Amino acid sequence: MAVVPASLSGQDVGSFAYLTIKDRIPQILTKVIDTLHRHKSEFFEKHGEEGVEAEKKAISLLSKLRNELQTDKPIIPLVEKFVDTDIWNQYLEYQQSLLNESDGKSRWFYSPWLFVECYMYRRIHEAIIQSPPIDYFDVFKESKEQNFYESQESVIALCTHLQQLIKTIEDLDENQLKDEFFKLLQISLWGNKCDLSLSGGESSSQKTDVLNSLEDLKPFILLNDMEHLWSLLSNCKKTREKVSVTRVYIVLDNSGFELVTDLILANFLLSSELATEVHFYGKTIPWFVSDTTIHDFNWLIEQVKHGNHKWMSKCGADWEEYVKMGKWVYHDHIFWTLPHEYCAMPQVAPDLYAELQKAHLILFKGDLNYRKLTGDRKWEFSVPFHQALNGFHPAPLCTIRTLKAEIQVGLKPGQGEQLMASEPCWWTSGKYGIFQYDGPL
Ligand SMILES: O=P(O)(O)OC[C@H]1O[C@](O)(CO)[C@@H](O)[C@@H]1O
Ligand SMILES: [Mn+2]
Repeated sequence: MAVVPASLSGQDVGSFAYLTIKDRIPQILTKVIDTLHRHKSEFFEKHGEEGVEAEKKAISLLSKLRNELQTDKPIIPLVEKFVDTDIWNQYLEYQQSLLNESDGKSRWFYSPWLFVECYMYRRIHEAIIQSPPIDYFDVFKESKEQNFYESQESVIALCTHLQQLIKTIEDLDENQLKDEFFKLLQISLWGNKCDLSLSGGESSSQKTDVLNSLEDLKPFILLNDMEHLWSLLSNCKKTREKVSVTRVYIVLDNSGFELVTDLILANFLLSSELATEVHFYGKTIPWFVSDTTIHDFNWLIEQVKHGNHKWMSKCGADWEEYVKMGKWVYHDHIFWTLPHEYCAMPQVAPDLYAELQKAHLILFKGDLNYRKLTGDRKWEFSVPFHQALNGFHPAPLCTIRTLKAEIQVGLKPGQGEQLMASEPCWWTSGKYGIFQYDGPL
């Protein structure tokens, strides 16, 4: 196996990983506990005393988790029986086997950041499923919904833009169609600024007019492989008679405003015939605060459909129709909420890898997907993306991500160092974005 660099970890005092484990994660846990408290009367109304007891149990499990984290206790196995419990516990053992110092126990600050951060969200889920009858409760639902409501104006602007565009789409020449494609790709990129995990669960909605900001934001796109996406999909369209279908897969990230931007893009892909099917991959359990589950996906389409605006509701109705007709297909798979880097997918989830191989193009949205694609490792800035993928090449793929973790590959020699000198937070603030492609050119 190729030599890969060490993982990012909370061991590096002062690093973004360290600060996330030390400050942001406990803050998120405190918010989760508070959310449960605030729903106490709702649990009582629904389930009587049993609901209140369940709320107390979940809170005590979560308080214990917060204490383990803050005192850097060993990472303990999961106890309840869920579909992925065994895989998680095997992974815990594997992480322990990598340790050669101390007492051989994985700890929060001494283990790979990707592993412990995923583990934290999995433990939140464990606390909830151990507390029936409130074991259905999504502790992040409220904030995801709030993010959507607060972005209303931008949602209306995007839906109106899309519907006007569709009206004249057949009159557009190649270059005009390409320009429109690029615009919607960029909107989907900047939609990724709105995740709720970076802001510690605080509101991070879209309030400015993103459509009119695209030109101003262009200098912040560090890597721009949009042309490759256009060549690939427009070629598929031209040769369609032979191939008959073009499948674009979108590995989703956040619900709320970001999901709207992804659905607008997916709608455009169908309307422009750049794709004939769009497949979406979401999370099976609440994840990294704002990530999309099937409930969020359905809820959002329903909200858009019932939106108080002509073009917004038209979008929602069309989206519902695409789902019914199978032009849009939503999938979930436990692999997306495991701690593994994506190069492990062929071994850990061969069925999913085989599915991804059917794509003509896979779009990976967001920062966490980038971390998993590159293994969340300390790669040099100029290492080629293909190399950092470490053998993960199911189909042509592109990552669409704003930078929120200390990892970036594929830069020009000296580019990363220069940014580092002028703007130390360049790779964690969400201010910069990338379209990074891997596949045949
Ligand atoms: O929603 P995204 O873009 O995957 O971002 C998730 C965020 O969570 C983090 O892991 C921090 O907690 C960062 O990597 C990133 O800011
Ligand atoms: Mn996310």
